[in-house]
Amino acid sequence: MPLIELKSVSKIYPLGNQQVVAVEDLSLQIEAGEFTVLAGPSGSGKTTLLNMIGCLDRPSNGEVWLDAEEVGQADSKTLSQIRLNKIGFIFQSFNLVPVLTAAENAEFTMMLMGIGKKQRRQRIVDLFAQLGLQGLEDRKPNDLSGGQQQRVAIARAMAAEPAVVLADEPTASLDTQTSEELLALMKELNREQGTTFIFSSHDPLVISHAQRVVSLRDGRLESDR
Ligand SMILES: Nc1ncnc2c1ncn2[C@@H]1O[C@H](COP(=O)(O)OP(=O)(O)OP(=O)(O)O)[C@@H](O)[C@H]1O
Repeated sequence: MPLIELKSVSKIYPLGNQQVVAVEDLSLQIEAGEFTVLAGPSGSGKTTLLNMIGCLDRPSNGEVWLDAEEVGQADSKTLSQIRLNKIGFIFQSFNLVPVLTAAENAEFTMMLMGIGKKQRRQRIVDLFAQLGLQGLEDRKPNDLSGGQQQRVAIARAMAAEPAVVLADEPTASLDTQTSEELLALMKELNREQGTTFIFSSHDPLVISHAQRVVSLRDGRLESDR
């Protein structure tokens, strides 16, 4: 059974007295361990799709299966539990908490999950070493570069060993070299820890790193290779 399966999923947003079809009758399967990019022009439905996979939004029609559970019609409380326990998020604008240190930011999800301090610290030591963040544990986000902030965000997303990490345009705020380094790191984590990654991007650099490219156009699947 795939880790993620969308069955004939549509998402329709009301807009005034009209309706915007953001995703239309889309079916997709993603296996555990994949490194997949959702590509497509602006407005093609990438964010909408990621939000449904990430249990941030529900489909208007169809089914969303995550880890053998149908999550498309789950209530808000159930969805927030699934997000906490199964999904790591990486955002374009990093979204770190400015008053917390790098290590505290990275530990945040594990704290919410009730993982003990000793175990949290060990996980952060390991992840910071792997992400080249040693020595930056006590820095606040404002005292880190964009690339360093995004690496802290990767540590936060991966710390609790989620089933899948979702990243909406993760390199859009970074220069080419930093983006390249970050993608190489994520690929390494994907290889070594088996974490499933799904990105959205229209950046050819990001797309070139993907094992699988799912292209969307007007809310529909255009190609899958
Ligand atoms: N909350 C909303 N209300 C109304 N329409 C929306 C809403 N969110 C998205 N849309 C519309 O749905 C379509 C798909 O948007 P979406 O943000 O998923 O595309 P995208 O591929 O992620 O684009 P971008 O690369 O610009 O982020 C667009 O036409 C958008 O205007």
